[in-house]
Amino acid sequence: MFAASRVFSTAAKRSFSTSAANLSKVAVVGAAGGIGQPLSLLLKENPHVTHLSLYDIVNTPGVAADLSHINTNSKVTGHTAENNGIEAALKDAHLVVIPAGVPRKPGMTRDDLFNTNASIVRDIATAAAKHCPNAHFLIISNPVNSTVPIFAETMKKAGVFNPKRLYGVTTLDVVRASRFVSEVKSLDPKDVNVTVIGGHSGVTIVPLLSQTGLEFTKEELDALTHRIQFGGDEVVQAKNGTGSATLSMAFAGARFANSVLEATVGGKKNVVEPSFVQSDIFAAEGVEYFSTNVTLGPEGVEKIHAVGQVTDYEKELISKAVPELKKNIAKGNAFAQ
Ligand SMILES: NC(=O)c1ccc[n+]([C@@H]2O[C@H](COP(=O)([O-])OP(=O)(O)OC[C@H]3O[C@@H](n4cnc5c(N)ncnc54)[C@H](O)[C@@H]3O)[C@@H](O)[C@H]2O)c1
Ligand SMILES: O=C(O)C[C@H](O)C(=O)O
Repeated sequence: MFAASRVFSTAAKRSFSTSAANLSKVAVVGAAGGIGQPLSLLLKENPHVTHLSLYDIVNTPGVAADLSHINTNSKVTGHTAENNGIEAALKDAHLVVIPAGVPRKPGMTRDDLFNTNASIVRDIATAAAKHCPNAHFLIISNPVNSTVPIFAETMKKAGVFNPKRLYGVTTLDVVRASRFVSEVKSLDPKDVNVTVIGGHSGVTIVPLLSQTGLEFTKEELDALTHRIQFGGDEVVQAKNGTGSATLSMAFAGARFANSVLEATVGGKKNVVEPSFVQSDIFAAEGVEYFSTNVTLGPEGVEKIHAVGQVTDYEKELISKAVPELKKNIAKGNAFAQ
């Protein structure tokens, strides 16, 4: 009996220390917000996370105390701007998720958030360049088409930009696309994968419905394309001035963070997710960042997938997305200079 329990405890210890070696510190910046709280909850359940580090300019101690009672293996710490809390929050982070900044109200575009969120993202990038330059950075703050270039330019100025580790989070667009198509076709969403390329706002969101292998009428194509491009507005309208998507975004953000963790510390191969990353795909048109599926590996972005075969309908959508993206990216770059 005694011997058996010793064997059990050694085996348990061994398997604990093996997985412990793979675990990592994950920081959430904007952790007390509408996205930050449910996202942090989902990350508290992630077995790859050893230390969940929560940073916000307000209310983080309460959120951290609350989450710290959940009996999963990670430690939780909460940090505010007081005493330069961002340093402790970011130091040695393996992955940093950033949902900091203001959300839309009805009638606003994501670009209308630029004036407030651009400086928030720039300041977070400045701190990140100093305290955790080698981390993987997941940018949720809108307008993503501009905040990713701002983050990149700020890291470049500090001499620490790694394009393989900067990701604009566009996962919500594929999550929505899968759900909306499955509703129209009466399918289980888990069997419906929709490739969405471009950026994360209005016409820059380009669903490639032809690549699903499903047949659509012209009416279905028009309606689905519009719904996928403007799905965010449905939530903004329904929330009626109190914010934008938070719960579905937390779900999407946790999925993307988990994919990066699985590829970078979990040893999983062939992890594919869409992301808005530095990309050559439309570089000839002056578009430096573009979202397509990417394969994630131990160092971050390992391979950027080609757009693949597209229909004339989709070519037309891409032709509208590219100039808008170019403008959004240039605006972000100019701000960071
Ligand atoms: N990428 C996407 O698909 C996607 C989806 C939904 C929302 N968003 C964007 O995410 C952002 C956050 O949305 P939300 O609904 O959580 O907003 P929210 O207002 O509920 O929360 C934002 C949090 O950021 C914090 N914050 C502000 N300045 C900060 C700073 N300098 N450092 C740290 N934290 C700071 C605030 O205190 C707040 O707690 C918005 O810009 C929104 O448009 C993006
Ligand atoms: O619509 C918004 O402003 C938030 C987010 O970008 C979304 O797609 O839901």
